[in-house]
Amino acid sequence: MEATIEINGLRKSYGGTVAVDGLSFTVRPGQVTGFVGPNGAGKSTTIRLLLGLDRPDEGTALVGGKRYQDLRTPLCQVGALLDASALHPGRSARDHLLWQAHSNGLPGRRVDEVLELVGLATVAKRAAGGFSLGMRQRLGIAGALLGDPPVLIFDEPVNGLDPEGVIWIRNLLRRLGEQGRAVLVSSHLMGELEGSADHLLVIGRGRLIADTSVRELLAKASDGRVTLRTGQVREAITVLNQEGATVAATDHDEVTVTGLPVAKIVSLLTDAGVSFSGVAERRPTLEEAYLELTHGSVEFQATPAGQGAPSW
Ligand SMILES: Nc1ncnc2c1ncn2[C@@H]1O[C@H](COP(=O)(O)OP(=O)(O)OP(=O)(O)O)[C@@H](O)[C@H]1O
Repeated sequence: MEATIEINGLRKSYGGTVAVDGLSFTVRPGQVTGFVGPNGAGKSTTIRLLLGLDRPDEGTALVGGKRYQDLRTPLCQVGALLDASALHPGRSARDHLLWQAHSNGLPGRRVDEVLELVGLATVAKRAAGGFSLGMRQRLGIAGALLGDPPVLIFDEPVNGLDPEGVIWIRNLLRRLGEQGRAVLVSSHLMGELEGSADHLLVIGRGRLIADTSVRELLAKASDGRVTLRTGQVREAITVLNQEGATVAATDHDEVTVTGLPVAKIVSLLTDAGVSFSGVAERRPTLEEAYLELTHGSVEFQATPAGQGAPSW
């Protein structure tokens, strides 16, 4: 099966609320695609429509060229983590997965494989109701991986996890992308996707705001800016200004320089006898890069009534 997700002209309203407003995008195989937007932007609705849990008013949401409802063995074609708490509390982790495996015609040994894969093998016989949030997330992910599907969808997988859990998920997502799968991962926090997403789809108020590779976004935002650490801020500004650079003080011993490459800055300061302890091309965080991209965008700044400000 083709490992893609294709959303075309998707629209869904609930009463007077437009949750998804004419959304179109493609999620490609071999990479992790972040699906980002503030609370209420329409991410979960899009995912529910994709998984056939709700019907679109207009448009299509296809996995591998088919509607979810038309997939013959859905678990083997698309795995999803939606709500990690949706499990029978008295049932063991292994039984929880066995039930899913059997209902999809998958062998019991696959359950042991995925339990091993997510690091739950040693607690497989414990009741899932006593699991921490992190363990429940792992169990949910094990369920998504059961059918070894080429397409994976994770809705807010990092929500509420401790730093160790966040790193674990980040590495797992990267590995799944490297294996050639199409991985769609939603988050309302841009920073959560740092280090895992290769591509970004940004939505606000049910509409697509940006569809960009992370590399392009970071390269654009970096813009050749250089961070310079020096105990002689004033002298450094004078020297660099004379060469046409724009210099802005960002701390008592730090400035950001635009318009000159690192090597030129080093030679100018050295010639002028200005001491410095560090000079490096500035690497923006994903969050900074995104804020730059959307700066001044009315669509981004406007938040749905009662939703508060976007969380990044
Ligand atoms: N079943 C529903 N009934 C009524 N309104 C709904 C329903 N599902 C979603 N909505 C509304 O649609 C909009 C989009 O919600 P959705 O949950 O898709 O956003 P989200 O981007 O996933 O947000 P979050 O980050 O908070 O999960 C919101 O205004 C929400 O209140």
